[in-house]
Amino acid sequence: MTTAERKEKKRLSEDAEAIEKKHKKHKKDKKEKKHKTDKKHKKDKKHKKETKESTNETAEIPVETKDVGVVEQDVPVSVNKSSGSYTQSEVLTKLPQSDVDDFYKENEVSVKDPTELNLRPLLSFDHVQFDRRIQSVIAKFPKPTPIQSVSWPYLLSGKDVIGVAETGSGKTLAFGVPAVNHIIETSKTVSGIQALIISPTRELASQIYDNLIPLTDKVGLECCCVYGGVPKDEQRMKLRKCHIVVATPGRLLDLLQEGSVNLSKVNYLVLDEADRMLEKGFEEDIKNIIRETAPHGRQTLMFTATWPKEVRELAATFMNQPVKVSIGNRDELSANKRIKQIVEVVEQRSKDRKLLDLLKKYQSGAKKDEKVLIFALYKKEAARVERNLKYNGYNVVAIHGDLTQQQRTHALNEFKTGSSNLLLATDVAARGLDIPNVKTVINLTFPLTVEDYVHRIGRTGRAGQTGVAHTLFTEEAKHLAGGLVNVLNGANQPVPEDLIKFGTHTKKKEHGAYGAFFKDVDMSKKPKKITFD
Ligand SMILES: Nc1ncnc2c1ncn2[C@@H]1O[C@H](COP(=O)(O)OP(=O)(O)OP(=O)(O)O)[C@@H](O)[C@H]1O
Repeated sequence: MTTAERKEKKRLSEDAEAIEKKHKKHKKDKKEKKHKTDKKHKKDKKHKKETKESTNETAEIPVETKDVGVVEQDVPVSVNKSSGSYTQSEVLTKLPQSDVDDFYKENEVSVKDPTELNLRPLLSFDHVQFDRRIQSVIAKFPKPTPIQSVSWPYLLSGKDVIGVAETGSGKTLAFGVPAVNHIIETSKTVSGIQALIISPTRELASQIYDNLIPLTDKVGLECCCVYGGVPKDEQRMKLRKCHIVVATPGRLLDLLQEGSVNLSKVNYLVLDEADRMLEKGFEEDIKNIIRETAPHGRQTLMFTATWPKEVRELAATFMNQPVKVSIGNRDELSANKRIKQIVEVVEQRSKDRKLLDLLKKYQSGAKKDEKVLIFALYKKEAARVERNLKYNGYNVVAIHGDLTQQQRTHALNEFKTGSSNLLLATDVAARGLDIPNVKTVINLTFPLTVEDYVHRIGRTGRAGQTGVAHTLFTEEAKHLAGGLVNVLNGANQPVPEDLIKFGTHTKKKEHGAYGAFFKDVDMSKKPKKITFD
């Protein structure tokens, strides 16, 4: 064996080891968290029984909810509804019930509303009376997306809302537009920071901020964005006079601890990518932040594309009788159906070669300028693959945790503007990023959860577009094969034989005996079509 071959062999075994280690660590963390949560629940139950106290932080939501959105259900013909500051418009009230039913059916809408308001979805921007300046900003779109249509009436009514809808379906404005509207309505009586939006990554926080600026500028409100990796001074200054803050948890806590920010007037709180924000690692930070917000009358929103059962109980502890809006049967983990998913089972050692082949396939000839996003699992892997791609002549940029914020921002801008059409990223870029015209996502290494897979591939096929996700699947991730098969089936995508060979067993996360394996793959599942204008 030559020195180069020996080096390559060593490198491959290091990669495989690192991936396995990361999967194992993730499993261990989850097990620990489950154990802690179980213990805590027992303690909480005992405590609640003893004190019989119910505050906004600990309020239990009623278990009984009514699914009013699914068309088979008995949806009452709406009268002129009014709740909080929201009054259903006359034009919407006059709409034939069949139009509403068709909308629910076409978009597979489910609304679980414990308060039974049964508010009609807004089928056009004319069905709602936002401040006219807000109307002028959103008028660039033809009509609300389904998650906007259904969630806005509840949000304008002051309800807590859990919004679950596919990747790239306009969730940012679903919570962003009512946030601005809310402050316009209350700013005469309240000053200071009233809306807080928390996001898991710096890039996503910055993107949410960019989405809000046209609205806040138009209505004369101040919005600011705080995240780590950049100096604090400017953030401290902006915080003094702003109404809406978009933040990552770490920097926000830092600023809270030094007394640079006061969240006591925050009565509109959003957790974007909510399931991520409630995972171990963020959970304590989130609790510490929420503790600082207005204790009474706070409206709490959680938005995401994936809503695993494990986070639902914890979410309920921060919310008050939330209305759950889901678009497209999201009780089961499902991917955007406009994405063509290709999964190839490969050997760990053939991945580098395979990646070069895939780049030839997706980025040559007529496709030479198309944007491709490659996901690696860990920082070291990303750095190595980046070097390898550069060595092979690719103009690749990268985002991962070992880079400075300046390097990360620069890389993302290069990719967005097309200066580079190849971005290599870890899961720091898996959620939320809305980069126009990403045609292909390549999963070089499978992520730690199937939820992350759904988010990663959701970087393509956004806002009604189509896209391709090509995944290299190796034995190291075999415990996730069953979950992946379910997602493929759910979107009517081909399931390779080699993947089924790993077994279609998948962890049933909600089961008490966490870690046990169950066979719960439904091979007969057929997808339903969702339309998006
Ligand atoms: N009413 C609308 N009509 C058409 N496009 C819209 C509408 N509202 C928002 N969009 C666009 O849809 C794209 C995706 O929106 P957004 O980033 O909010 O998706 P998301 O649902 O939050 O996705 P993810 O789950 O990946 O975070 C954005 O480019 C946004 O400008």
